[in-house]
Amino acid sequence: MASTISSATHFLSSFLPKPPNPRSFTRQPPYANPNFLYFTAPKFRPLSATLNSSTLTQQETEPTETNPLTLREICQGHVPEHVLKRVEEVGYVMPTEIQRQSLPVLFEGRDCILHAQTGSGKTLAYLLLIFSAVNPQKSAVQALIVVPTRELGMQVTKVARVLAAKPEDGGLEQKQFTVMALLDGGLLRRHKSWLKAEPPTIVVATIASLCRMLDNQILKLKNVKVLVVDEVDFMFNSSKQVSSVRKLLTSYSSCNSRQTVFASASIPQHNRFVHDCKQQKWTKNDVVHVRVNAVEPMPSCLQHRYVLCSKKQKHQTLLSLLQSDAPKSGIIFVGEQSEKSKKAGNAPSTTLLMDFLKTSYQGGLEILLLEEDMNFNLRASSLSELRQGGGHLLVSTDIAARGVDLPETTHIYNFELPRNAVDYLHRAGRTGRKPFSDEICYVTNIITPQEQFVLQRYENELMFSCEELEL
Ligand SMILES: Nc1ncnc2c1ncn2[C@@H]1O[C@H](COP(=O)(O)OP(=O)(O)OP(=O)(O)O)[C@@H](O)[C@H]1O
Repeated sequence: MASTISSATHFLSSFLPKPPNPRSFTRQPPYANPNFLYFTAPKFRPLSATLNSSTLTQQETEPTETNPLTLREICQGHVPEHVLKRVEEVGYVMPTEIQRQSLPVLFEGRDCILHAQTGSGKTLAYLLLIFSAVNPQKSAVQALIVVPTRELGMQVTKVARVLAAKPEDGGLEQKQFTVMALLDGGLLRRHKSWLKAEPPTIVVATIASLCRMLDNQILKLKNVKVLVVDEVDFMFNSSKQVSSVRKLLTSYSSCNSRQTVFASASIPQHNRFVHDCKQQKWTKNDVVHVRVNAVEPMPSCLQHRYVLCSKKQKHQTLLSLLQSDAPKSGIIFVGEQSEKSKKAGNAPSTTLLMDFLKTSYQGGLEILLLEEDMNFNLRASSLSELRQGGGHLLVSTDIAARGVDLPETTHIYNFELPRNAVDYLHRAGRTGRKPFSDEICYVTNIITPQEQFVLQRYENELMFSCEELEL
């Protein structure tokens, strides 16, 4: 690979976080170390830096004019006709920027890191690659998509099945792509018999359920051609999941026998991550970091605001906001209950907030709850109600912050601030999820004066500005 670094980029790249000197690694490279704090956004960002070097290929450009090629034209010859018909029936005609930039590279068979804003269509990008690479006539698991939560897994499975379904004009004679959801809380017994009888083409899995099937030799990866890890930074930062993810990438299968795709809207210290991908053999050495909108980590259609109040006034402040905003549909985020609060026998913020809204909120939206402590069936019914369309107010912890796609959401309320800037980015990204739409969507933070400096830190790290809202 020609190593050409333009002088301007060379100057700017001196502000980028440097990939660490491999010799400086302790036992574990930083990225794989869940305790390693590395979201330290550089002070300067390259206006548009394209680094081509023998060790790093990074496409980092600002979005250009929408390429006149349609999705069909980009995918022609790669994706089966019946899937292309379904893509158009669903309404996907023009590619989003990440799809436009990544699909040609993905169809070449290159390992890719899809790094683009929330709501930018990364899911469709990797699903189109999968449909181009697997053979439904072959009775074997050929593609694996790993996700961090059951909710995201159900969503990706649904999109895959919609695209794999028979087109409305029929004409699908050959065997169809089959998609299995292997998710926490599922009945693995049923999956076991399915895998034995008629292995699905595509498996969408949470890492714990997947590893159980792999450890028991019920699922084998020898025919897997494409391995996708969605919300990849979250998986590597989760102390519960990182070792299983590393084992999946290096022991259960090898980067040389598959095409590896990572996706996320946030890849902190991305140069270090790309370096670790190669050094740790999570991907091949010629992995391509396809990055769109490097300068704007969040969609420009988001309008960020904050309201100052005391802790005691937060409920009433939220109620006033709901009355004045009259959101079409909204998500109210609260923090997870701390162990200390649980031990003290306190009710979690979600319960207190649900009780308050049920007695005080007079608007027309139905109020739903989503949090880890709920059983899987209750979680699933909350999400399926949300997907019925119409307006809702969802009270949720960060379980709904990663990847969940509810395009009707117009307002996000941080009743309690997220723990860090990455979580802020993903919570905010639950709105503004209609590509090509210019509808303004709102992210409102209800904070005490003592929390103002935290919000300012997030503004600096994510380069956005937050206007004070006087109620
Ligand atoms: N080419 C397209 N044209 C129109 N809409 C699209 C297109 N591709 C995806 N979408 C829609 O955009 C929305 C966001 O897509 P998706 O959930 O894949 O985003 P994402 O990049 O994975 O977001 P996140 O980072 O939050 O997971 C979805 O509602 C999807 O249906």
